[in-house]
Amino acid sequence: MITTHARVPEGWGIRGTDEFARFPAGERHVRDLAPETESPCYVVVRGADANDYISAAMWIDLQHRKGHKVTAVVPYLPGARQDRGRPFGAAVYAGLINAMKADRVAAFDPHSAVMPQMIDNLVVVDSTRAVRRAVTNGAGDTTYTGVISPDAGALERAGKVAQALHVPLYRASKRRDFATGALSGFDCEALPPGGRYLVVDDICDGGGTFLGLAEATGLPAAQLGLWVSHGVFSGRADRLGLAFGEIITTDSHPGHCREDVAARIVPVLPHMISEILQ
Ligand SMILES: O=P(O)(O)OC[C@H]1O[C@H](OP(=O)(O)OP(=O)(O)O)[C@H](O)[C@@H]1O
Repeated sequence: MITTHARVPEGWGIRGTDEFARFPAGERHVRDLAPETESPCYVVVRGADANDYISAAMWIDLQHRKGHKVTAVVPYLPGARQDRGRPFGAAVYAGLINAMKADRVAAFDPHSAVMPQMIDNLVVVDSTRAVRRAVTNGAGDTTYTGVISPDAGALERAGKVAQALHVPLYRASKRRDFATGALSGFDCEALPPGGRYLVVDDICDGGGTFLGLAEATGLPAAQLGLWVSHGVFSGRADRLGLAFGEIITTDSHPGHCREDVAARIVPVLPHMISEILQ
């Protein structure tokens, strides 16, 4: 999924996707439909379709030949979860992103610090301010009384959110089957009764992590909310509504469009650009 943007004083001029075309056999090409492009300009690539990165690389090449600088906004870094083991998927996807030759790459809340180290000219925008904006009123108050980190990988991110909301952080950890690596359950710190808790993580894919964690807390949906920066929403994600009274995500990944997941969508682009420009 690709869109292009040129900065305009009042906000965003979105040029649409007509520029991105295919030859009949599927080969990607880019039409030069925007000779008036301003600089700096932006190309936004969402998701993990390698062909989209090829199209974006062609669009960037076109802008470079016109003398413009381009920021590639890649809100969801594909491969970021493959940050260990063999094959080293994070390195492969980082190579794809670097091949676009953008003057700057902007990413939103990457899974870990591993993949960002391999991307050239990267600016990382974290999710703390976006979560805070999504769950507080104008006075900065929230109805959540605590933040839950589902696993060790989410601890730093969830800790920053808890600090920003002025509520305590509660830790959970995943139990995995040693032989298969499959998720077998959760150990969760005791939660004071009667509270409302926001689970904070980077990605919801099939939803197993969050369904398992909700079950481990023993809390009804009315007392649980879920923030995930990237709503990939595959598999059983439609069942999340049974476990969480509120699901909030961003439009960083095409999965956010899934209609059977009743998620509140926070637009990520304006948020990222305002932070990049600060
Ligand atoms: O919706 P799901 O399919 O359950 O996947 C979501 C989980 O997967 C990722 O973590 P991962 O299990 O890769 O753990 P890590 O922090 O150990 O890398 C992510 O940070 C979520 O916690």
